[in-house]
Amino acid sequence: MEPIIRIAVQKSGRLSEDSLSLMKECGIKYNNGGGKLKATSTNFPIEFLFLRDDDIPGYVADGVADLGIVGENEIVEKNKQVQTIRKLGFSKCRLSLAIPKGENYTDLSYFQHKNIATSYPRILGDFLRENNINAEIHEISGSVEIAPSIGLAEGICDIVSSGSTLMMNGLKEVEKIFSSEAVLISGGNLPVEKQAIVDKLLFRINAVQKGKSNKYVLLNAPNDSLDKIITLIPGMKSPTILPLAQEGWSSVHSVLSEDQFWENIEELKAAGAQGILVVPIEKMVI
Ligand SMILES: Nc1ncnc2c1ncn2[C@@H]1O[C@H](COP(=O)(O)OP(=O)(O)OP(=O)(O)O)[C@@H](O)[C@H]1O
Ligand SMILES: O=P(O)(O)OC[C@H]1O[C@H](OP(=O)(O)OP(=O)(O)O)[C@H](O)[C@@H]1O
Ligand SMILES: [Mg+2]
Repeated sequence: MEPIIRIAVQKSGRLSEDSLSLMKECGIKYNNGGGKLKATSTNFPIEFLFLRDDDIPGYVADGVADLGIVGENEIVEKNKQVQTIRKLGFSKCRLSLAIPKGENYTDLSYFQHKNIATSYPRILGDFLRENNINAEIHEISGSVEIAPSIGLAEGICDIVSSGSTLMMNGLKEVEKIFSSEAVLISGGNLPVEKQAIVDKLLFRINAVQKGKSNKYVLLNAPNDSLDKIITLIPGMKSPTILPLAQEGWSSVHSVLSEDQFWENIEELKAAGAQGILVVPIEKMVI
């Protein structure tokens, strides 16, 4: 039987769409009709398991799945033996302490002997212990932001991204205790044939991630400013320079990170660059 790897992804929620988009960008196709909880790729040796995100670290640690895509918050909370093999840059959020907005907050001692509702008792418990705060942790599995308004707890510890859920529930963020993003995890110690498939997948993920963080830049420049422009957009090896139909002008093509582009834009213009186009890159292999 041909070797195949299994990857656990969230069935539906904040991680699902970006996890599956990443697979698609890696050229991996699959059919998932009828809400099936398992799907096999039609063009890559990988099987998808669609699960609750809470269960993903455990499935990977136990070897039921070879890989998983999950938030760092769940890995630390579940305390399973898994390795993070790639940060994926999506589902960025933080775990924060929040209290009713009318309350006067000074420092962490506010939480001394208070009740705090959370779905993350381990991360919160560790944080409170490290800071010598003796508080009561009230574990609930969702809709944590409701807790203070119904008298279940005086504060909460939950995921915050834009802060709008806190605001809508009359709460304010007072301490950030953990930062998280989606990561690719493995249980380690894979047989060589499976590791070879994982390496192939990682190669594709690298190409996708590099493509996303870089841009293809095209501009027109007078020939006497080319030396300066080449130093500003040196590219992977060196820029491509093509003559324009108009005498004394060239088209310069190069690759650079988006940050670098914004930093150098004024200097490029000052050096005489015109008609600057910035184009997304789908994949990039160095
Ligand atoms: N508002 C947000 N913005 C960005 N990332 C988030 C946000 N909320 C959650 N996340 C991240 O996405 C993960 C999944 O969040 P989601 O709300 O879908 O979890 P869930 O309701 O526990 O899902 P499941 O039904 O799979 O258990 C979280 O563990 C966290 O890492
Ligand atoms: O700061 P914000 O941008 O408002 O995001 C934070 C909210 O997002 C998550 O819930 P989600 O909307 O995924 O719903 P859930 O409770 O069903 O997980 C999280 O549990 C917070 O409630
Ligand atoms: Mg969950």
